[in-house]
Amino acid sequence: MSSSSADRGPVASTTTPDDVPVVTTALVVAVDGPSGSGKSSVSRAAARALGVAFLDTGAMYRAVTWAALRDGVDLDDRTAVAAHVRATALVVGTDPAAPTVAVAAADGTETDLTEAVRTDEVTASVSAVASVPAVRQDLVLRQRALIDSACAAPLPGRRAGVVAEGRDITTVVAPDADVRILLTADEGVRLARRARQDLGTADEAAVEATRRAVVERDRVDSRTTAFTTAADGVVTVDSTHLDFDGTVAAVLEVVTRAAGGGA
Ligand SMILES: Nc1ncnc2c1ncn2[C@@H]1O[C@H](COP(=O)(O)OP(=O)(O)OP(=O)(O)O)[C@@H](O)[C@H]1O
Ligand SMILES: Nc1ccn([C@H]2C[C@H](O)[C@@H](COP(=O)(O)O)O2)c(=O)n1
Repeated sequence: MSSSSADRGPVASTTTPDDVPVVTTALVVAVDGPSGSGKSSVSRAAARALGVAFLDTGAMYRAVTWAALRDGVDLDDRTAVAAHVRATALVVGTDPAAPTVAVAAADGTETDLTEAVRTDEVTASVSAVASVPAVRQDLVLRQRALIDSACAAPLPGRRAGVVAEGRDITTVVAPDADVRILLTADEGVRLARRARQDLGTADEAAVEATRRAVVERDRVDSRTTAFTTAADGVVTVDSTHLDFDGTVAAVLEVVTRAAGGGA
């Protein structure tokens, strides 16, 4: 793959009074983890703190799923799904202040899906699409291109680099990333966080209603991607007993250590 740390040269860092690492060359941080572990929100906050791009790869799987549902593709027909995904043009915005995902029509018209990809309908179908090997090959290539682009041509006012998160970033998309993190949290904690986010409460009924969206989806997704145990060289950050800010700080600390050559 082209987005290796060797291609981008060494990463140097110093530490600010806020303990936010200052990166002086391109930095790729890969984050994986199960549903509700905080990958998206924590990675996004870390990207903002580092001044680099943010890539939500789950949003890409969700967007191609949205398009397949819109066009009535039979999700049991893996050949049809792969062909449809191949023909779907995605436009991914990697500014951590406002990450976006859209599909573009042949005439260039874009349909913004940033909110639409979060619906229950898409969530219920995305694992079927993400389990198709040809779909994965396709999206992995697009994700690597986005990572390369964030390193080569950073957004105005930003540093070269990206925090990319998903299920196979540390192992498949960017195994040569400068920093590789598995973000975990106990199942009960993840369920409660997701229930609070989706239903506004973490009482027993809300947690139970959330179980399928979190536990069942992970069970299906783990047939195609390995995101529950850290691969060699991947640092585990367990947020079970950390609040949000504490988890972001823990991730930034791993970046500081790795960028200093100690991870
Ligand atoms: N350490 C933490 N303490 C408390 N809340 C947290 C923590 N980390 C994340 N959260 C909250 O948990 C919820 C789920 O986080 P997030 O959506 O980032 O998870 P995710 O791993 O990306 O999930 P999915 O893969 O299902 O999209 C959010 O409301 C987020 O603000
Ligand atoms: N690198 C990735 C990212 C995501 N997926 C799949 C698995 C999830 O069910 C789905 C949506 O991800 P989320 O937005 O919940 O993080 O996409 C994957 O297979 N590989």
